[in-house]
Amino acid sequence: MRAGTCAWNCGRGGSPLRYANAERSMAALRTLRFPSCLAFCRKHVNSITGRSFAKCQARFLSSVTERDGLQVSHNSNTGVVTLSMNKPPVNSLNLEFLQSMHKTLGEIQDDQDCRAVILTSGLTNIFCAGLDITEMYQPDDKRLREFWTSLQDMWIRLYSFPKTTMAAITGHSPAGGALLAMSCDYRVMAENFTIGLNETKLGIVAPTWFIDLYVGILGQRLSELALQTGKLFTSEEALKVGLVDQVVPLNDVIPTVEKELSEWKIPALARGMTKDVLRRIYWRKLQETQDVDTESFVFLIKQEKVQQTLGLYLQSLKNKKK
Ligand SMILES: CCCCC/C=C\C/C=C\CC/C=C/CC(=O)SCCNC(=O)CCNC(=O)[C@H](O)C(C)(C)COP(=O)(O)OP(=O)(O)OC[C@H]1O[C@@H](n2cnc3c(N)ncnc32)[C@H](O)[C@@H]1OP(=O)(O)O
Repeated sequence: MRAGTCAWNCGRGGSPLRYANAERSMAALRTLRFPSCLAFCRKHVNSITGRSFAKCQARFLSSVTERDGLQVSHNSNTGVVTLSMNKPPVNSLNLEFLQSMHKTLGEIQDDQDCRAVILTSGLTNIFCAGLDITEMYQPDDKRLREFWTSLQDMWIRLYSFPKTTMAAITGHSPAGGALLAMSCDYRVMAENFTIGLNETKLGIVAPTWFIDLYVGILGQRLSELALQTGKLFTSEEALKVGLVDQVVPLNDVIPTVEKELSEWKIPALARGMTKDVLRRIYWRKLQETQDVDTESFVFLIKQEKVQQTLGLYLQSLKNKKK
């Protein structure tokens, strides 16, 4: 686009496609979602440079909704949806949050204007603390099953997601948090945090489908070592073993993911089908054995020894503050 021209008011500055998008977005904005922004841009856009126009345009084109611990922000200029986990204190995955993620991912999948998703966190220092341990400690039988089924369903949806998914890992990411990150197509992590499958430290076992992803990324030998010892990798170690694709300073995580996405100019059908060929064996394997998997989970969690260890682990988290 030529510097200083205005696609919003007259359309002369951009291509027909850009103009059509602009018109559509203007129509959305007229529903008064961003009235002050609209007024600002109308007033200034003819006199500003191309660069500040782009910033102005980004303000125009973003829509943000917040629901059930998730913030969904849609940039209709780039077609990128940022899905931000916002469930204090640590984005732990409880039943309701898993259901909310499953539902929201479904809506994003159906959104024709979305081509890619950035999965990130709205909390300081935490990407996701993994499964909510209180769901597994002294559980109610019915809720425990529903909890596990919801995790399975959410994971199948995320892992088989046809659009590009990138994780912006802006904090610690143990166990179920690492699963979320590993299920994305690309991972950018902030410096000085940790990620990995630490289940054995809690006296539990990482499910086969978590392990399958780990082995696919780390290889058999490293997975054996890391899983048995419940190792959490520092960001820098995670980069070395390929668990993440880039490590950058915290403030650069989102811009780095956005840049990477802008460089993935791959025909959507070819990319999506390739991803499907590579991944379907894993999610279908779980889909076909969901009931057995749930029974194994319930069996393990209800062991007295497991309950004791989970109780001690929860207590150790709480004691940290004392
Ligand atoms: C052979 C048969 C095979 C069968 C196999 C079949 C099935 C497999 C069976 C079981 C598998 C189950 C899989 C589980 C995967 C998981 O995800 S388990 C969860 C692992 N997560 C963790 O270990 C993270 C623990 N948390 C932390 O390390 C830290 O909290 C943190 C994330 C690094 C953050 O630290 P920070 O200092 O900022 O915060 P605090 O520690 O003070 O925490 C604040 C607050 O939050 C509570 N909390 C933290 N994590 C969790 C959690 N995961 N769930 C619930 N609650 C959590 C913490 O207790 C504090 O609470 P408060 O004191 O009340 O404020």
